[in-house]
Amino acid sequence: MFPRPPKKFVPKPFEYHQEIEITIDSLTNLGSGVGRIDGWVVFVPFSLPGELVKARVFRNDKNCSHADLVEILTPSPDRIQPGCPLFGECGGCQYQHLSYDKQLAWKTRQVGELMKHMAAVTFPVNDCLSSDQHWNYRSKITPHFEKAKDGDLGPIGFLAFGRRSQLIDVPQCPIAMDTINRELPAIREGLRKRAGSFKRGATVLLRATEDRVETDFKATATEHVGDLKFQFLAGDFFQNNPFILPAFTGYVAKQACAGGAKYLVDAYCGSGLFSLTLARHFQQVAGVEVSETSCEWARKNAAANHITNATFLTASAEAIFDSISFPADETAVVIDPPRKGCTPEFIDQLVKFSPARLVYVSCDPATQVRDLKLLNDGGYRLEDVQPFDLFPHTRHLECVMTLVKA
Ligand SMILES: C[S@@+](CC[C@H](N)C(=O)[O-])C[C@H]1O[C@@H](n2cnc3c(N)ncnc32)[C@H](O)[C@@H]1O
Repeated sequence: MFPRPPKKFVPKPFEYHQEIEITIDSLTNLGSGVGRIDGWVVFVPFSLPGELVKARVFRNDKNCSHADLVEILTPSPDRIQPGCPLFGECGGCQYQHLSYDKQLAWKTRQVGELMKHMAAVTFPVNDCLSSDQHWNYRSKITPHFEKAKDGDLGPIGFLAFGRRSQLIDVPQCPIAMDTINRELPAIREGLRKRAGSFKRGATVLLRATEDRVETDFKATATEHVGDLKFQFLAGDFFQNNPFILPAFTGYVAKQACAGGAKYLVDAYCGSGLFSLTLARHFQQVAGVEVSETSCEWARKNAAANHITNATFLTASAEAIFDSISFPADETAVVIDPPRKGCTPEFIDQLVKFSPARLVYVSCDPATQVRDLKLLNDGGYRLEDVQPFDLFPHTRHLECVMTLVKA
């Protein structure tokens, strides 16, 4: 007998809470295991490719079902003990049960599959490059809490796995830097003591800066990349894994310079990470960034690092090429937009300007591949695809695509 299903449950092809045995053959880009029964797709989070598992169905959609993992009948040889006691409950990390080498292999494969399925492009993807440090790498975490109930703040942590609003309590986070974990208990304790003073829930910032932790969104944070020093507002964007940044920026520099371009446009430049780490390879660099504070810091960072060939414009990247006087055939453009990718307007003006090379850096390969299609249509062809593991143990990856004018 199955329990009574929720009202909207569709009872086909499986009953509510029906237990099935299924062989997992792949991982989705959300990090869930996926298998098929008579061709019907079933998603089973926390299962791994190659495993035979028992799973309990809780939803049937139009062309797939979703099930909870009940038992691993045949484990994958790549399954390992997760490094965090909250694995499975916390929505933060999806791959802690998979050996690190295999995490990299799946990330590489996922980029290739996205290109094939979304853009009909078959192109060899270089092996995803690992982070020097796999644990304690994150320089920033932002736990949340809800408004106190009866003087009690409840969990201070991250979204629970599979939930849109429910939080779980996170006393320590093994992917956050040691400095952050050292300060976290006292910061949590301080919040609990002030529980009554919060009119609503909030997000807390813990940003490692040199050897301490900054919690004020408006304070200045510092990060070193190679021989350069970057400062920025603690609450503004900065790449969160400093251990991979020298290799990452070094690769972007190599790709941007490869065609002999003399000029660089850094679109979505933040506080100047690429502009300033690449400036020594170019005659002139122009960065554009919509955040006034980030752009202001990019200017100050150029001055503090004695870089005199970089200018920064506070503007939306959608209008950048009106103000660029570099010769297009000697210009490389680094593009590093937020997760949502570029707008069609940005790509239109980019294609019209017609720079020699594009180095497109993205933290969401799905929107990057969507944009790749438009860039292909605009006359650019892929030259290199290089994923970087900026976020070990999570489903997230950073991908750099180099394109040249065909
Ligand atoms: C992924 S971050 C990259 C920042 C920088 N390249 C780095 O690595 O530190 C994206 C940046 O784009 C900026 N941004 C978002 N929308 C923008 C737009 N329409 N025009 C220009 N910048 C934008 C954000 O403020 C953020 O700093």
